[in-house]
Amino acid sequence: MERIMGGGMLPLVLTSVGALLLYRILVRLRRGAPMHGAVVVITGASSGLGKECARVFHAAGARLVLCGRDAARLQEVVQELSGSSTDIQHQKTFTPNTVVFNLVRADSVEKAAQEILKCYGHIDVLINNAGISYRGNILDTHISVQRDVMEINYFGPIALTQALLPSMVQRRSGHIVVISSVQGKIAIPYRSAYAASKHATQAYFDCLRAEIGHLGIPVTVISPGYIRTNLSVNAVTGDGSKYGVLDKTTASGWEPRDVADAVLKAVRQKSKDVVLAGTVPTVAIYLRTLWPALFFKLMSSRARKEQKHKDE
Ligand SMILES: NC(=O)C1=CN([C@@H]2O[C@H](COP(=O)(O)OP(=O)(O)OC[C@H]3O[C@@H](n4cnc5c(N)ncnc54)[C@H](OP(=O)(O)O)[C@@H]3O)[C@@H](O)[C@H]2O)C=CC1
Ligand SMILES: CCCCCCCCCCCCCCCC(=O)OCC(=O)COP(=O)(O)O
Repeated sequence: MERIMGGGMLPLVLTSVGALLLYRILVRLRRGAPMHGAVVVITGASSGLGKECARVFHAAGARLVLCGRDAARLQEVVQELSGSSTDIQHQKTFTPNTVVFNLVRADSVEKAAQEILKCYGHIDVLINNAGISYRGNILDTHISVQRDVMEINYFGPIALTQALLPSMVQRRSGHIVVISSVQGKIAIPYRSAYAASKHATQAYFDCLRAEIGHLGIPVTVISPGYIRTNLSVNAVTGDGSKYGVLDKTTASGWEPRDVADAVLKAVRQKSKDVVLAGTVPTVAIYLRTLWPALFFKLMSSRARKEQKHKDE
C-alpha cells in the first residue's frame, strides 16, 4: 500500500511544483522587470503626464529623479509623493530627488546630466516626457517658432539622452523612453512645428534602438492620443505667444493616470513602440502608409473645415 502511495504521489507533487514554478515565471514575464529600487529620471515632472508618471513609478518603488524648469513646482510634487511614501503595497518607497533645468539650453542640459548622475551614480530608466505643443498655420508662423518647438521637443531630449547614454553603455544596462505622440506617426493640419518635432523624435529613437539594442539598452517610443493635461493651454502660436485655450479634444482626452500606467507597463515589458490611441487615430496611422492618397485628401478636407470654422 505504502509503495503504491509513494509511487503515485511523488510525480503528482513534482508536477504540481513544476506547474506552480512555471506559472510564477509566466506571471513575472507578463508583469516584466521589477521597478523597486530602479533609478528613474522623468523630465517635465511638474505637471500633466510627467507628474502622473512620477506618481506611478514612485508607487512601484522606483528611486526618482524629477526634472523640470520650476524648482518650487517640482518640490510640490516631492511633498505630495513624500506624504504617500510609507509602504505602498507593502514595499518601501523613496523620497524623489529633483534637478532643475531648461531643455532648450545645451549648456544647462549637459550640467543637468551630471547632476542627475550624481543622485545615485547611475540611471536605470530615462523618460523623456517634457514637451510643448503648437497651434498655427505655416504661412503665419515665424521660423523662430518652428525652431523653438524643435529645440524643446527634439534637440533638448536628444541632448539629454546623449549626455546620459555613455554611463548606460559603460554599465551595459539602462532603458531610454520617449513620449512622442500620434502626431509622430501622422501629421495633421495646423500642427506643423509639433508634428515635425514628434516625427523627428520617432526617427531618432528608432535609429538609437537599432544602434544600442545589442548593448542591452532598450528604447521605447510611446505615442499617445489626446490626454487631459494643460498641453493645449501651454501651446505656442505662430507669433510666439501662448495659445492659452483648453481644447475640447484635450479636455476629453485620456486620463493622465491611465497613460502613466501604460508607460509603466511598457517600461516593465521593454516594449519598443507603443501607440496609445482609439480606433480613429489608429486607423489613420495605417491609412497614411497603406492608402496615402486618401489620407492626404482627408487631411486637406480637415484643414479647409478648420479654416472655415476660424473664419466664421
Ligand atoms: N496632452 C496630450 O494630449 C498629449 C501629450 N503628449 C506628450 O506628452 C508630453 C507631456 O505633455 P503634457 O503632460 O500633456 O503637457 P504639460 O504641458 O502638462 O507638460 C509639459 C511638461 O513639459 C515641461 N517643459 C516644457 N518646456 C520645457 C523646457 N523648455 N524645458 C524643460 N521642461 C519643459 C513643462 O514644464 P514646466 O512645468 O516648467 O512648464 C511640463 O512639465 C509631451 O511630450 C507631449 O507632447 C503626447 C500626446 C498627447
Ligand atoms: C474609422 C475610420 C477612420 C478613418 C480615418 C480618418 C482620418 C482621421 C484623422 C484622425 C486624426 C487624429 C489626430 C489625433 C491627434 C492626436 O491624438 O494627437 C495627440 C497630441 O499630441 C495632441 O496634441 P495637440 O497639441 O494637437 O492637442
